[in-house]
Amino acid sequence: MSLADHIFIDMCNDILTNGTSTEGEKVRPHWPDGTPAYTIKKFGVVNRYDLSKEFPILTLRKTALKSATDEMLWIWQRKSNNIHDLKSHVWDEWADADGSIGKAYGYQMGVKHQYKEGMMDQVDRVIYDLKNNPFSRRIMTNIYVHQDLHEMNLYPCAYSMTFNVTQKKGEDRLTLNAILNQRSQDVLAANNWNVVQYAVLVHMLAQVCDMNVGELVHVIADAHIYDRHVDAIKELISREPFPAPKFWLNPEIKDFYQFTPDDVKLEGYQTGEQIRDIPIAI
Ligand SMILES: Nc1nc(=O)c2c([nH]1)NC[C@@H]1CN(c3ccc(C(=O)N[C@@H](CCC(=O)O)C(=O)O)cc3)CN21
Ligand SMILES: O=c1ccn([C@H]2C[C@H](O)[C@@H](COP(=O)(O)O)O2)c(=O)[nH]1
Repeated sequence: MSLADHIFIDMCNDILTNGTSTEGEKVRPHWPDGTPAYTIKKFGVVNRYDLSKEFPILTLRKTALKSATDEMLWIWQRKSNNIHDLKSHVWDEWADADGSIGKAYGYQMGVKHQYKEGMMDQVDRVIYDLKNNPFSRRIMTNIYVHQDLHEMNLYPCAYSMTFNVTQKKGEDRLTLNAILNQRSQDVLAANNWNVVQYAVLVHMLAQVCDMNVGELVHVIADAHIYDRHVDAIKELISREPFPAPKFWLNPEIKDFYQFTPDDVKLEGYQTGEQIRDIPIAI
């Protein structure tokens, strides 16, 4: 079984067994019919994925690698906040009449800041430091910008990446690790979607900075299973997982801004049946 399946099954069992229910609490999200969307939640879940061993994609059901990569590139590379620049429709409910999700995600990544070396946005700052100052402990992004929260249609969930480079004994190349900080996680709809996105990002940054991939540590403050997802989760984690597929990233690309979703592929991706029409809490 793949390591990602193992971690996912353990996390779901932990939430279902040891989590607390939000039923009766004053909750913001609701189902499209207006009913409050309650959850079973666990505070402070930490999952570690060793990207040098396996690509952390679920085999229990298919995760849409190309759509997930496209959304990550929408934020980190195209730095857009408009759904017209995104191939999937996962953000449609949060966009205004012009397609904007407000000053969230890609908008924040595109904001230039003054540094000693000049004006840069957060993505270029990360790439600059990984290339020029890889052992710095200050390589991180943060898109949870309080002054702009009132202009975001949904507050950022996966809001910060901290990059950390290690020099392993006997290896010429440096190793790139990262921590993804997430304040809120819809386990069925988006846990593996988010893990895959940031695993792809670490692979891409490592390649353009001539490094090996190391660990991705996913820190989740509120890991929850929505009430209408509980049965689907129970069925999903009772399935028999498959071995992890092999991840391929186009080795020709050496500039982060040249990657497209066609530059990522999986070999031997065997999965369980897809769960169709997962309801999404709004
Ligand atoms: N309640 C909630 N859960 C979320 O996961 C979520 C939000 N809201 N709000 C904004 C974004 C949108 N995200 C989403 C929404 C839907 C899917 C989803 O339905 N994924 C499909 C595949 C979609 C495709 O193939 O393009 C899936 O089967 O997982 C994924 C991420 C994550 N976010
Ligand atoms: O990348 C994402 C974006 C959103 N989510 C989920 C997490 C929550 O279920 C909702 C957001 O609701 P809040 O009340 O703002 O926490 O969206 C996700 O898992 N991953």
